[in-house]
Amino acid sequence: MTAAVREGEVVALVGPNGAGKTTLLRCVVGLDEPDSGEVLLDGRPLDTRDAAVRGDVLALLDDTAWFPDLTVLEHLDLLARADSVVDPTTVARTALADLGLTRVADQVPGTLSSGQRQRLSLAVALVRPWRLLLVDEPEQRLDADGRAWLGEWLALQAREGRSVLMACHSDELVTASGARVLEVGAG
Ligand SMILES: Nc1ncnc2c1ncn2[C@@H]1O[C@H](COP(=O)(O)OP(=O)(O)OP(=O)(O)O)[C@@H](O)[C@H]1O
Repeated sequence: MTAAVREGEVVALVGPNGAGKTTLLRCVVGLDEPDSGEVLLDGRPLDTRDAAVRGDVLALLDDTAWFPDLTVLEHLDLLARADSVVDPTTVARTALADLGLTRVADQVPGTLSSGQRQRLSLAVALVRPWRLLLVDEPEQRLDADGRAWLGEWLALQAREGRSVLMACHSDELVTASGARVLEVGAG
């Protein structure tokens, strides 16, 4: 099987539990080793040891690990600074506002609800530059407002020419984001 994610599209990996969606995403960024095949970015093997590749590809796959004593705002500010984003604090505050997290900006992640922690994970994609986003079931633990925001935001990323590859169990999100569906079989 050959699959491509083109510029300006959201691709949804869809299939039953255990079909291999997460494994496929992990193989793309080298967290797992495929038995066969290769992953190319712009025609070259994707290797996250290359700083340019790390600047292009953002993977939100595992539950993000947070520093226990840095606040929500400090985390996003730190990540923006690490990527030399101009005016990192404003970018971080804007991301928090977009994700409805302003109220908890000065809390540490351990005190957030699980849905708020999921929103914080997604906020990382608003403060770091990327061309290809890999994300595993981004809809999980989000409430209806969060899911609506996510669909619109993903569609906007595609319109702006960025690419997203996500595992997804939500037909609603597939439709809202305008994702192209790639079926991953259970066999
Ligand atoms: N480290 C591992 N060792 C052995 N088996 C594994 C390992 N990681 C994944 N698997 C198996 O590979 C299969 C694919 O798992 P994967 O998590 O990729 O599925 P998925 O499509 O993302 O499922 P879900 O919809 O439940 O998230 C499963 O049967 C899983 O148990």
